[in-house]
Amino acid sequence: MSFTALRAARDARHAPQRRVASSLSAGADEARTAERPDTQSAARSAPDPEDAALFPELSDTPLEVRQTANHGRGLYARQAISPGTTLLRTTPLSVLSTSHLLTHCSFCHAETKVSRCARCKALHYCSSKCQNADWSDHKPECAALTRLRKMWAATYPEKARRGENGFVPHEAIRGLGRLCWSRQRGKMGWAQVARMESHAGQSQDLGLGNQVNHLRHYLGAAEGEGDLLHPADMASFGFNSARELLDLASAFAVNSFTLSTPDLTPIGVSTSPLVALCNHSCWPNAVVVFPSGREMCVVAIADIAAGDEILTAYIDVSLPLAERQTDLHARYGFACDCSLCINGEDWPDPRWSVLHPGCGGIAPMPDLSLPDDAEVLCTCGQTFTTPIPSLRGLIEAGKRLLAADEDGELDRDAAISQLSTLVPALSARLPASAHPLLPLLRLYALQLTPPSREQRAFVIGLLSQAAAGARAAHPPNHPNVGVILAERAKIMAMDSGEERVMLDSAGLARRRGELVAAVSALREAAAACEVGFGGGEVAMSMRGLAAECEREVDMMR
Ligand SMILES: C[S@@+](CC[C@H](N)C(=O)[O-])C[C@H]1O[C@@H](n2cnc3c(N)ncnc32)[C@H](O)[C@@H]1O
Repeated sequence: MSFTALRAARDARHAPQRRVASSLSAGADEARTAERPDTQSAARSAPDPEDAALFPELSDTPLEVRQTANHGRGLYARQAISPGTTLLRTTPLSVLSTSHLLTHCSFCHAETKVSRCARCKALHYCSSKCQNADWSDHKPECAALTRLRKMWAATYPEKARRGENGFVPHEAIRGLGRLCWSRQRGKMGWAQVARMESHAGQSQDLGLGNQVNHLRHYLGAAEGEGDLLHPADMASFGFNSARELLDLASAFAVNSFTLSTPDLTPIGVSTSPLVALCNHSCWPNAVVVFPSGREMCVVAIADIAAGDEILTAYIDVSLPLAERQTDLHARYGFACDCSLCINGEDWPDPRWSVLHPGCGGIAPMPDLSLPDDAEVLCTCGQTFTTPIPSLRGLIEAGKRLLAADEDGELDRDAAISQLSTLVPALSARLPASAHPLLPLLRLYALQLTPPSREQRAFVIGLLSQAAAGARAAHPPNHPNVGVILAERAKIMAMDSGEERVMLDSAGLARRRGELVAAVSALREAAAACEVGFGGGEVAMSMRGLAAECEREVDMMR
């Protein structure tokens, strides 16, 4: 799980120890040394019959649950598995983030023309078929949202008239609400949910306490209450105390995933007790993706031997060590000891290193808190000077821009103007794989998309640089690389807007050359996505576009 972007959950601060949620049970990169992703196969124990009974769906897969040496339960391969194999498929409980509720169908998650639910005016659907399919899950939620909307509209009549949705609770609260209502209806396999790991009680966590109060308010609204859900009513959900809700909120944060589109755009949050059995590595052998919409899949991205543990990444693995550790500790309460993390920061980690302009090699990032320039040692054996204060300023400015983008606060024109100086300046100092240059390259390209004829080559160049950087910062076959290759290939295939009949023979030859290059880029992207996603929509659309471009080339003969 990249497990990204649950702001409320990310804000939650957990202590480093773990415990199992007993109270819920009431109810190659070139520079890298490791050759294969982490496996931890030596640590496994025998399969647990109780867990096997809890997850009967595993019997149709090459996987089984075992206790790990020190990471709780984990999923293990029962046979050898090759990259691109889909190990698990499941339809999880998913909710869209509030900013995507107006643009995406709340059932199939497609970004398309949608109509709002006439009652709550919060959720939108692309068809009555999707709305009907979602109704049993939406019904209690609809009652809660309708009540919250009316209360909100009484205070903010102007905003309500403008159709704003400020009354809609955060996606984590809506996800928890759906879990509770589904338990109330006896629909959910609660035994699986009850076994999900919780970290509640390990620290004075105000974030979790606030979440529980929001949840009680939300559940209460569906019952027609204007205030917190009364303790007596909590029993109808199977909860005997607010503490049990706290455990559930923690378990949801620890065991949820970023819901993403088939091209990895984050759009919400999902939870699946089955997929959540996977433990974490920053150098994973599998990924969690949504290749075709609602279905969540775990896909192998490496050769996995029988007996190996299936490890996915809970965070963005292209982040430098310190940021990965901070994210993992804040959200999941553990210090990662995977092969990438134990390498430390001394080796020239492509995610956090400086570029040697002399030879194109890299050196470990110097301490950016130093007041003056520093000498660093390149992989080529030479030392060179890095201008610390100016590099620090550039990196900080880049991170601020990325944070503004994540918060949806980016002004496109201002961003393009800033990126036009920041990206070249950082490119002169950092390899494309380094943070924050890698995400900035992509951000810059996306801000310029669709590019004008004049910008086309420049944007293709940015994405080529980003693809090379992403390859160095991710394990082989990672879908992030496939998605960047797909973005680049689509621009290469884009119609130049020129009328073919108007082109002279040199123009025709140039257009033909562009299309031939596009076909090979589309094929490369399709192959990368077929492995990284185990198939899916992006791979299919790349194949389709490649066929179209080939037909156009044929017509130009
Ligand atoms: C989604 S659960 C994974 C399944 C969990 N092991 C179980 O028994 O249910 C996430 C939790 O597992 C533990 N965990 C996962 N990967 C780990 C790792 N690499 N190192 C230490 N703990 C890990 C942490 O406690 C984390 O909060």
